[in-house]
Order: sequence, then C-alpha cells, then structure tokens
Amino acid sequence: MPVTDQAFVTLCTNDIYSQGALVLGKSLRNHETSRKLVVMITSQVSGRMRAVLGKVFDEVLEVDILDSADLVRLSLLKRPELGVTFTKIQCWTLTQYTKCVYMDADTIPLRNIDELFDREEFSAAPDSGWPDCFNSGVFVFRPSLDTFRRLLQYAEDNGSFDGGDQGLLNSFFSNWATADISKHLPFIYNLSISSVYTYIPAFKQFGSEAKVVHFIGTPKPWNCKYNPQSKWVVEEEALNGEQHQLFLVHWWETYISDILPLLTEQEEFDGTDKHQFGRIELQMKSENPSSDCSKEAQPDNPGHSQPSSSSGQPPLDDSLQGQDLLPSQLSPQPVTEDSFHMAHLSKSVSELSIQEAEEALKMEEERRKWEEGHIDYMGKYSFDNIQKKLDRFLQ
Ligand SMILES: O=c1ccn([C@@H]2O[C@H](COP(=O)(O)OP(=O)(O)O[C@H]3O[C@H](CO)[C@@H](O)[C@H](O)[C@H]3O)[C@@H](O)[C@H]2O)c(=O)[nH]1
Ligand SMILES: [Mn+2]
Repeated sequence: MPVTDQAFVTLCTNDIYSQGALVLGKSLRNHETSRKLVVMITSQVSGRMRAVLGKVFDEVLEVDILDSADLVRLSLLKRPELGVTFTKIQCWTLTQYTKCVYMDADTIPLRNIDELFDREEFSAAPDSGWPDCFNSGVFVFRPSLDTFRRLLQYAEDNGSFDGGDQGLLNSFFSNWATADISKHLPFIYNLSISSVYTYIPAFKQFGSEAKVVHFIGTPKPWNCKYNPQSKWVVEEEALNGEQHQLFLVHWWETYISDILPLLTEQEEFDGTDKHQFGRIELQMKSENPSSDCSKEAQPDNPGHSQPSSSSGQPPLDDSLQGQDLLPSQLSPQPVTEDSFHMAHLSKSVSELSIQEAEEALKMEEERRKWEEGHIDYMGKYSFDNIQKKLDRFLQ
C-alpha cells in the first residue's frame, strides 16, 4: 500500500550531484518502496536535469541555497565545497509529510529500507570517523517549521564545528550518542565506503547485510571512469579493495541501465541545447576539483579529464580534418539510429565516464540534425567557425 504522507528526501545543488540523486531514487523504486520520493534542488540545476529528475521523483522542489561559508572549518575537512550542505536542513520545511528519511545523493540502497520509517526523529547511524557523532548522510526526521527555525537560529548563533550540515546537526541533536539507543540506526543503513578497508574483518563478517552504501568523501562514483566490458572502475583497483569496486560497479550498472536511457530520452525530447551542455561541462570543471579518482587529477591540475572534443571550440569529426571543408561535405555517413547509438557506446564503453556519456549524447544529437538537414549554418557551422577550425588545424 502506498504511504503518501511519508517520503524519502534527497538533495542536489547541481547537475553532477543530480546523477547521484537519480541513481538513489531509481534504486529506491527498484526495491519497491511504498513511500514518496522527493528531491530538493537549487537554481543551478538545469532545466533538462529537472525534467529527468521528474521522471524518477514524485516531487522536484526548488529550495534556496544555504551556505555555511565557513571556509576555515571546511578546509579542515579538506572539502571546501561542502558549505552548501547547509541547504540540507530545508528538508524540515517539507511539512506536507509527517515523517521522512533523508538520504545523501551519494548513497545507494541495496534492498528495500522502508522499515526505517518505524524509527523516530532523530535517528541516524554512527559516523565511521567519530562514532559518537552520527553521519548525516542518512537520517529519520519529522518535518516541522519550528525545528527548521530553531536549526537556522542555532546555525546563526553557533555555526557548525565542521563547516557542513553534519557538524551543525550533531550539535543540535547533541544527546543522540547517549539518550536513546533506538535512535542509533545500525551501521548497515549507512555503510560508509571507507570502513570497507579500515576494518576488513568486520566488513567480511557483516558486509553482506549492508542495506545502504554511502560513498562518503572522495572520489564519488560519478567522478570515476567505468569500463562496462570488464565491469571495473578504472584505476580504482590500486586505491581500494575489491568490495569497494563491487559497490562502485553496482552504482555504475544502475546508472547505465536505468539512468542513461532517461537522459537520452530527455535529450531526444528537448533537441540540442548547447547552452545546457556547456553549463554541465562548465560545472564539471569548476566543482569538486579534487574528487576525480583518475590519477591525472592533481590538486594543481584541477578538473576532470575532459573528452577531447569538449574544448569549447566547435568540434568537427576527426576524419574530416585536412579535407577541404564545405558544409555539404560535413554530412555523416547514413547510419540507423540503433547502430549509431551502439557505435557511440562501444566507442565510449572502454572508458565511460559521465562526461563522455554526456558528450556521446551531444554528438548523437548533432548527427541527427545533420541527417535531418537542420544544419546550423548561422552558428556552429557558419563559414567563420569553419574557417577558424581550419586555421587552427593548419597552424
Ligand atoms: O555541491 C554539492 C555538495 C553536496 N550536495 C548534497 O549534499 C550531500 C552531502 O555532500 P557529500 O559530498 O555527500 O558529503 P560526504 O562526503 O558524504 O561528507 C559528510 O559531510 C557532509 C558535510 O557535513 C555531510 O553532508 C555528509 O552527510 C557527510 O557524510 C550530497 O550527497 C548531496 O546530496 C550537493 O547537492 N551539492
Ligand atoms: Mn554523502
């Protein structure tokens, strides 16, 4: 029986974290939750991503960004970007629901977890770094404007000891560690990925009971490159153990089978919107600069390995370079839609990252436009742009 006054709630402030929210939401659905699914977003989330989120979540709600702006404490965490997690506390404003379970966008349920709604506010699992603190990636709460106001006031008066929401919430619900054991969620409801290799025997003993995996810290699954043929996350092996790999692979398999088709479908529906793509790429470059799990990403070399065609310049098919280019000659070879889609995937599957998947979608749309004769002679394929491309090539 669907329960309409209770909901799982998550948060994404940009299109990157939205990828995680989509995998989370779809996984909750795959495990047949009977509760509503709500995602809080902020103004930075693109229109296209909002539409895709709307296919998975019952409610896509825009909220204001709340930022602790506490760079000093956040730098102790080595996560300067986490000030925006203050936005999370707006989940208390969702008073259309009587009880909710908040889950970070970097969590993934491995089975049905509706039993969490039997718990009371404020229930959470211990943080693996300091078990007398709870981790704020999964918690049970009761929406209340009064609690929200008190939290805001508390934040204003005291700040947060870690600069993020977790420090704030731990100070606010300060008797969590001692008052009521029923409010301690078992660790299997928020299995921090780092504990897999900090306490391997415990993981071997209890890991199979895991219900929610939390990709806490960096890198996040979406910053990793995935090889769907070998079912392995590229370059991750040396860093972490096989179990970590299995969870990452599970995340990626869900992303490929359940989320990529939704993104493609939306892309087809929208038609090409270069500005949206540009924005996604820009965000990928500027946000979470240190979280790429590829070894090339050094602190002084921020950003993610970008596909070569995302340089911001008009990409032209490599095979066309060196030829006399006329718009009429740029038309691609005829291919069926299916074979083209597969060709894209098989080209990118060897090392599929979200950036590359996005790029594949972009190229597919471009190609379709060419096939349909909708060629952007005034913009991308204007004489000037082609001339510039030729000049660069001939330099
Ligand atoms: O730019 C951002 C950053 C975070 N989030 C959301 O906020 C959550 C928390 O950020 P995350 O990167 O997942 O933080 P963690 O690595 O999990 O670090 C810990 O510290 C954070 C700050 O206190 C807490 O929010 C987390 O629950 C806690 O696990 C994410 O999952 C998203 O839902 C965004 O939407 N955009
Ligand atoms: Mn998290």
